[in-house]
Amino acid sequence: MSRNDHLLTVEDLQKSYGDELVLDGIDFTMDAQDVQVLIGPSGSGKSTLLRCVNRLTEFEGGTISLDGEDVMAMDVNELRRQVGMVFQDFNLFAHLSARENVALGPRRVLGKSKAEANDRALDELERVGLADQADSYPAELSGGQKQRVGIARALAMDPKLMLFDEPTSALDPELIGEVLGVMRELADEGMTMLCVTHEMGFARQVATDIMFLEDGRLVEHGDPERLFTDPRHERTEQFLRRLTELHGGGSES
Ligand SMILES: Nc1ncnc2c1ncn2[C@@H]1O[C@H](COP(=O)(O)OP(=O)(O)OP(=O)(O)O)[C@@H](O)[C@H]1O
Repeated sequence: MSRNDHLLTVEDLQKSYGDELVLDGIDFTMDAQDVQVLIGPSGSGKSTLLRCVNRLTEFEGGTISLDGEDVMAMDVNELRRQVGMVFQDFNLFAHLSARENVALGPRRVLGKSKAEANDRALDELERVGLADQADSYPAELSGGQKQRVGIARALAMDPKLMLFDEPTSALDPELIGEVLGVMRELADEGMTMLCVTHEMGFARQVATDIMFLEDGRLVEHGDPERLFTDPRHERTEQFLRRLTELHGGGSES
């Protein structure tokens, strides 16, 4: 298969911070509608890998292509329009309402009129079940609601690919399910998603593929059932066992 057949192609990706090599020869592809879950110990390079895809972090070796186009050759704003990102700590503007937060991208980046951007924001807030909170400010929302606004904001740009960087790690346990529920709906709708998460129930039920990263290397990847029941590497098995003990291995919502 040529790289043009895949929505995302990562080839021999290398990234260092100073002398420290944090991504070492990462290769993988994603097709449209794939839900790829990235797991690995703290410091293994998961966030860095995500951030290379939309060039929040620059990398020095290898190539990343989106829909056959080298991301280094793309206008960075266009790249970030096509690749939505959801952050652990929401990154909402505190002085803007939920609707204004979501409308900002359509208005500023897509050049929509105020009314069009507003309508778009309301549609996306409805999609994440928050139409009734459109005029609330972040301080008036729960963590789960804030994260759903973060998801609506990314969706409002009509992305080809969504990156989720530990989207539930900052949430109280009782709020995690509502965010995972929205992510699951997006997956059901066919959204292509690359997710860093420790939620193994979500990974097991929703992922099409799980990648295990350790020390900047892709140790193994496979479909969830195979990886959970028959990991090829002892390190993967140990990691999954520990994670399942900590976060549970069953249903998350
Ligand atoms: N801006 C930075 N400057 C220098 N080193 C960094 C920077 N960001 C990350 N690192 C280092 O790169 C390595 C990979 O970090 P990264 O955050 O990608 O790992 P991670 O797997 O996402 O970890 P966690 O699960 O704790 O978020 C770590 O050793 C980290 O200390």
